[in-house]
Amino acid sequence: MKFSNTYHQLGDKFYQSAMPAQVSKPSLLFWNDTLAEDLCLSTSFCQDKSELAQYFSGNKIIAGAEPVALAYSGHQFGQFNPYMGDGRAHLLGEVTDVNNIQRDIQLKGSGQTPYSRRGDGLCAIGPAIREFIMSEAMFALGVPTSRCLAVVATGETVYRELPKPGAVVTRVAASHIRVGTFQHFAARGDVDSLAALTEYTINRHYPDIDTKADGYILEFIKAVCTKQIDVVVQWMRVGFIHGVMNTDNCAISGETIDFGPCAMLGAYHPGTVYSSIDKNGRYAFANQPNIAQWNMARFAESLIPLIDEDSEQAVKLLEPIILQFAEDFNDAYYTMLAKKLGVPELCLIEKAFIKEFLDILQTQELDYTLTFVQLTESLSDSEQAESLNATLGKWYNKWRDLLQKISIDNATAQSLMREQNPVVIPRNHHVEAILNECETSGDLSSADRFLQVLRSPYKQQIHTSDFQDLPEDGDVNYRTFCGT
Ligand SMILES: Nc1ncnc2c1ncn2[C@@H]1O[C@H](COP(=O)(O)OP(=O)(O)OP(=O)(O)O)[C@@H](O)[C@H]1O
Ligand SMILES: [Mg+2]
Repeated sequence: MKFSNTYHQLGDKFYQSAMPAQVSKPSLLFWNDTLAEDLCLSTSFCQDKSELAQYFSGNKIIAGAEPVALAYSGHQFGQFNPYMGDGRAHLLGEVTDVNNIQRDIQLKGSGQTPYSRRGDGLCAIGPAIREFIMSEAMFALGVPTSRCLAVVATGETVYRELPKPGAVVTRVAASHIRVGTFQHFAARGDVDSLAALTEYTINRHYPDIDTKADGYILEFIKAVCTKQIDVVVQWMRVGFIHGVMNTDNCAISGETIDFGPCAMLGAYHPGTVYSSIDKNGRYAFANQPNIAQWNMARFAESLIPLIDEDSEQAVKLLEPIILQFAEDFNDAYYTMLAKKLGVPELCLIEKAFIKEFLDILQTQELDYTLTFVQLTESLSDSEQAESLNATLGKWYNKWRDLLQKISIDNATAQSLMREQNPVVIPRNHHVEAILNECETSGDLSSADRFLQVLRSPYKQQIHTSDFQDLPEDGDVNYRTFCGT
């Protein structure tokens, strides 16, 4: 592993040096072979499992890595917290991947740092494996996401409500620069650091922006908004509920980051919330676009000192960008739904007709994923068509008529729909059952089978049907926890 560590060059206001904690009995539970290949890790490096366990528990530091905990702030459930930072994570550095892109390698659950406050710096095995499984699933679904290279059990006990086995998860991300990283420097009035961070971030993630041109900060904000729209639209496509869209969990790269309390939508309801602490539904399924826009407003705000000395003038320039977010989101969102319905372009279908479909799903409490799969299959399966005709009523025939009217033949619509509509998602009850099994019996074979299925979510494979069933209780009592 060859580290470059460019973030370190920003200076010590951006991080604090911190060494991962030593652990007693590291053992490698999960290793991501394909990601290891993408990171150009040599076969000899990847071969020795016990050595990998040493490295990816933090017991041994790979040559060239310089562990640091990153500084950031953030709005948590709308309240600004200036004192955050990696309280249980160590960035080892960056490596260059097969596409010549720098990717951060970070240990999470690797012990206390100067930002830990009262936290123990640790991670229990369940949340570590959840992060591995969910991020792999999201990657395979085609959603921009951070990924996991390894999960190592530490042999230590982590004290939560009950004692749990501890683990360290290795996260690989385009970077760990968050909206909260910008807020950190804005809150301290440190304009020089803000400018340095902006330049670094543009070079790393938005190299097409000309930092010599007038108005480049506005271009930067627009580009970050575009990526946010893309990632949240993709979440909505597959029914992902992030659960904790605080500004410190919003990556400037546009990747999904922090899988703590995430969950998947079952029966369609826009207000679906599973996180135990999200009492007001701030991060409910269909509120995600509003929150993404709110987060982008906080991001834009943090850049005011770089836009104009006159902050009122800066706000005037920012307002239209943030307003435009809502409009652009709406178009991208309905375009995505049109495709899920086999219609390649938004101009060929009325938004109201799409909305009508979602309303039917909601009133009839139909499963989001399954209904799209049934629609897809109904184009070549008359029994399925009849059954949907019965459940969806007139809407179903109107949809079939629409496809005809716009001259999209069934095969074309079906192949578009098969690309957009996964046949399997990491359903909450399966994720929980698997995590429970890994934690209690230590048997990882079901998790491996689950991962194998989730890695081809658009294809019906031998074991896919084991994971397609809906939860018996409709997930009504399902709760997730801010995953420590
Ligand atoms: N057990 C812990 N010990 C110390 N700090 C913690 C612990 N759990 C969470 N934190 C810190 O609390 C803040 C909010 O936690 P949150 O759950 O959003 O993040 P996380 O899951 O730890 O990490 P990330 O956002 O990097 O995925 C973060 O600054 C995090 O580092
Ligand atoms: Mg977080």
